[in-house]
Amino acid sequence: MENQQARPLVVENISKSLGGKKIIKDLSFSVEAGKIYGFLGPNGSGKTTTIRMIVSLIGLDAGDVKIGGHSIRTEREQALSQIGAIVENPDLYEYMSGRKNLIHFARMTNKKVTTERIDEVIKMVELDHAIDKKVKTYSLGMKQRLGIALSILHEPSVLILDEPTNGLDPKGIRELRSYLKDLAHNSGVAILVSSHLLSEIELMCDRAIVIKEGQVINELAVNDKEQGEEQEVAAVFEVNQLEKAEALLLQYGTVRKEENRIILENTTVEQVPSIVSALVKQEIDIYHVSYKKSLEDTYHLLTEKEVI
Ligand SMILES: Nc1ncnc2c1ncn2[C@@H]1O[C@H](COP(=O)(O)OP(=O)(O)OP(=O)(O)O)[C@@H](O)[C@H]1O
Repeated sequence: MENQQARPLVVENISKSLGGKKIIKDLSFSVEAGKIYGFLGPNGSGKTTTIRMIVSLIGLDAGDVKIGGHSIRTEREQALSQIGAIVENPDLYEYMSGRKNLIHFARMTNKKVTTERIDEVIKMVELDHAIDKKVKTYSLGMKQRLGIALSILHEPSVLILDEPTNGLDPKGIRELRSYLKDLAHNSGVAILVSSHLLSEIELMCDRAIVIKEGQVINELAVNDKEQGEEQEVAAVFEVNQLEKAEALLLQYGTVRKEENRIILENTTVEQVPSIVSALVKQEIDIYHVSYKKSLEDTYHLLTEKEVI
């Protein structure tokens, strides 16, 4: 069994009150190396507040955050040296070139950043062609990429991005997605990306942590096939004999009835053919079977309850 305490980012029972209201409530999760985690929740659920706590922009009322095993409370400097983040818009100097921005930030980090490393990150975010131009001439997507280059200069083991696709066009979003995947899957960086958009998380992430009102309500695999986990889905059956079908489906897991449909939660696509033949054996007519990804289902259940 993997020791979760050894993961590059471990958030342990953190809480925070702001303006007299408890915003984050005993929240815990951890992020594995080499994977992109989506931090998904409706507007106001506490994503930004959590991220601000992780990167030490605001203090913790309770709990701790460990980065590379170092506590943000008691070993702040070591902890922060292993983290890269874009929380608000990156502070770029518009009248300097991209390269000068990188050199400037390289001087400010505690780690020694070589000229080779600067060239390496420029290549990684594909800004070679524009790196000697002034930042004020950059598109938003290019600025975002420069922001990422700045945040990974010191080779952090954890990268945190708060709503990184805000304001990017579809091409910019696609590019960002591919840099982040490369960074996680080929360089082993643990990445946490917050978003209130389900579709974005599905396209970009290996796993998703879903939060609501300052608490984690679910964590699940999105595209994480490596661990041999089969993709979880909810299967939606449209049948003629609802009660009879419900009784049968209950043998396979949690069941929800919705008008003329029965939804079997947390099953896998692989399991459905045998369920269909069991239904047919009971002489139940099946009009339609469809799937919902568990993440979509979880998220819709959550947002249907009017927390957005
Ligand atoms: N300084 C503050 N004082 C009081 N309340 C605050 C403060 N900052 C945030 N909040 C409240 O905390 C809650 C969580 O806000 P937060 O920005 O963390 O949510 P979020 O999930 O990031 O949402 P969004 O997607 O809208 O950014 C909201 O209800 C917000 O109004």
